Amino acid sequence: MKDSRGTMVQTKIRDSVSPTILVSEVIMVEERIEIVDFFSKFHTYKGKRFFWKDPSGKNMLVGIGICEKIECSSGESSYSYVEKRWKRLLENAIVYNEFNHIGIGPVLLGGFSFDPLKEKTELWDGFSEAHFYVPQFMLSEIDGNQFITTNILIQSDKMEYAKEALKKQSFAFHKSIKESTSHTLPSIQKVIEADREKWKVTVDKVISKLDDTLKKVVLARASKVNFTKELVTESVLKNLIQQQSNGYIFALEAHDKCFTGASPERLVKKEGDTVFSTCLAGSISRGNNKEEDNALAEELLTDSKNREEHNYVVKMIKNAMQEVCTSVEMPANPQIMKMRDIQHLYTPVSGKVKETESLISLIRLLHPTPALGGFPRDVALEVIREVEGLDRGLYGAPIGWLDYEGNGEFAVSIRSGLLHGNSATIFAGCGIVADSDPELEYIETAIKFKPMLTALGGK
Ligand SMILES: C=C(O[C@@H]1C=C(C(=O)O)C=C[C@H]1O)C(=O)O
Ligand SMILES: [Mg+2]
Repeated sequence: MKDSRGTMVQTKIRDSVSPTILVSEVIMVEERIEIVDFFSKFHTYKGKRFFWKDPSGKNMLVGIGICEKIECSSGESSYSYVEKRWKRLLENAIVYNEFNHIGIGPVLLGGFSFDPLKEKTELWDGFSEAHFYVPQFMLSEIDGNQFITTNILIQSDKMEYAKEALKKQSFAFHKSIKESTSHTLPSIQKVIEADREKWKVTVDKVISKLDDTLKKVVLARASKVNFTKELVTESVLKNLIQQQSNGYIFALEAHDKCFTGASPERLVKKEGDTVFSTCLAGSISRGNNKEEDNALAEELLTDSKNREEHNYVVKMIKNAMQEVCTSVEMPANPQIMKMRDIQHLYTPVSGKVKETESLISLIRLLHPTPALGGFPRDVALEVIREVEGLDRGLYGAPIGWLDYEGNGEFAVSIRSGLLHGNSATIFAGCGIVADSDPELEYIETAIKFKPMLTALGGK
């Protein structure tokens, strides 16, 4: 692979399973494009769109169409499979990119499932354990600059037509821009929640399993929201962006479904050799006014049950980061992260990572943290598999992007839901520790439904 930065240099084409080569071209956008509008204009590509906005708004990506899929359905090996396929695709790739930014050129978009070993239901049909692709077109807004990347696959013996093929594809892409129609959300017909008492019995069951070894298990539940008409991704996306301005806003479409949400939680970000992660666990509601809100934050900071939930996450992430970094920085005590509907205990982590690590190897190392799995990880996952009775699919799992130079970011896909036809399945979980009270955990998950429920037009 060669980043041409203006001049094209083709590396030796190795024996490869695929006789095709990825060719990618980046151009700068002169006239500013409204990012969600761009997503909406490609409604004919429904099922093949991706949206990403980080909390700072400095990195936004919209992927349209599928140039090359990297999908894997065989559980545990999915990380190495994606890594291997991505490396192979890039080995011979030709990239015309004269700009020095992350998130442009060939970028892999998608996510992993929460637990490849959990039994599947039809809920997530259409999504793979590792569900990734290189888009045909991508709009990137990085630090206020906008770029369009066009990606094509071309046969190795037809390389002289590469530029022409790029032009053709770019033309087709401009032709398929449709007027973005204004979509209003359909009305909610019904919200179907899992039985409250039954769920609380499961919480009790989990508590009874906690002991000297097993300290924390994260238990989730789902609600189904039925609508009078079909849901359109962009209308939900617009609400999420407006209402959850400091969240990771994501949408990953597959066939007639869309997994979307507004997460407060970073799993890992990598820029060069600098990596960032987040310990996020421990929750309390927002107050009705500033004083009440601050009093609640103070209560959260000093509450032993929430501090315990949080500390398992800190312990695990700190250990993991120390394993792969030459230096790790994190404050000694948690801070407060305020989202629209909830506040959390939050400890940011950063470090300088060893050269041997890739973003995918870091994801594999960190996921699931005790914020979504439990502590220790493997025992907690076994308990979740046994008692939860929920197909988490991509919920609570890594979702994000990875560019051809190894930079990228993955969030933990919480505060999310799966849109499908006239309904949405929304997810929320909470950390169960020995001091947990089932009723309070139920209320906590109800608060965590709010971001999606509000974006869906509910309360
Ligand atoms: C599991 C979720 O959230 C996680 C659990 C938290 C908790 O129990 O306090 C807080 C933040 C998240 O790490 C969710 O929102 O679904
Ligand atoms: Mg909690």
